[in-house]
Amino acid sequence: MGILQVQNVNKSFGGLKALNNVNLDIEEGAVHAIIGPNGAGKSTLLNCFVGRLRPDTGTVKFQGRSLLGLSPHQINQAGVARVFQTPEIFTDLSLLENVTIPALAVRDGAFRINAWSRVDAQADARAQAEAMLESVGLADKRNQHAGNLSRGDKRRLELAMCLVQDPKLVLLDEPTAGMSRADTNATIDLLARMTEEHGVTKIIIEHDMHVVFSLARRVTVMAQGTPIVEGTPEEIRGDSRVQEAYLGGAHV
Ligand SMILES: Nc1ncnc2c1ncn2[C@@H]1O[C@H](COP(=O)(O)OP(=O)(O)OP(=O)(O)O)[C@@H](O)[C@H]1O
Repeated sequence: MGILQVQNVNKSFGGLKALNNVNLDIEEGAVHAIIGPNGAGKSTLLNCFVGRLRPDTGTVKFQGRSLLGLSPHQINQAGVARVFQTPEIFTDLSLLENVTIPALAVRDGAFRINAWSRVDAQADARAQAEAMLESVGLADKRNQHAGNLSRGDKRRLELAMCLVQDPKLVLLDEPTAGMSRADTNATIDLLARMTEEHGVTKIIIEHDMHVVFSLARRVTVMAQGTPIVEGTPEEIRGDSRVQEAYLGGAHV
């Protein structure tokens, strides 16, 4: 049984069927990419995993427990963390403060800014945050304001904020969107290292095939709200249905 099981999920927006009978089983420890042309339903599916959207029908189970009806916070608390397309960081705070807050909040049972009042009293959360900043290569910038970071570094910071919560499943929504090639490659290296060191299950939504083929061991291709092919990167690379889905778009 996979760590995340999606069965017969449907979601419509008015007359538009954004998800059409989606079935998916994510193996524990996997790095699983979900790819597909624009509008295929990838973000909608991810939003159903984190409680931002509720499927019209079907089930989403994490470690055998239904996520439907849980709030985004409860899902986060259960061990599912999401790294957003646009980093969600506290721009006025230092990097160390940014990572200390989720380290504290995950134990307090709430991701709340008022956790901040206890920061000084929580030396171990700070130590955890220091170690995580070291791990993502930002230790030397720990006292800088997060708002001044480059895009690539903001991403690293958000990853650190995510991983310090010790999640069991990380959802990465286009982790390299808008990055330079150098930053993209640095992020690939970082994610690959995170997989080795933390072994946490990852689902990556990504348009950049270089990123997909560098990281994912398993790929699901979606088109028009439905997974059309699933396999190893090598298997999907040569699949004619995938080429067809991308007709006029990216080449796989
Ligand atoms: N809140 C919404 N209201 C109405 N339609 C929506 C909403 N969210 C998504 N859609 C539509 O649902 C379909 C699937 O969108 P979704 O964003 O999930 O695709 P995607 O595969 O993530 O695309 P992209 O790669 O461009 O981000 C699209 O046709 C989109 O316009």
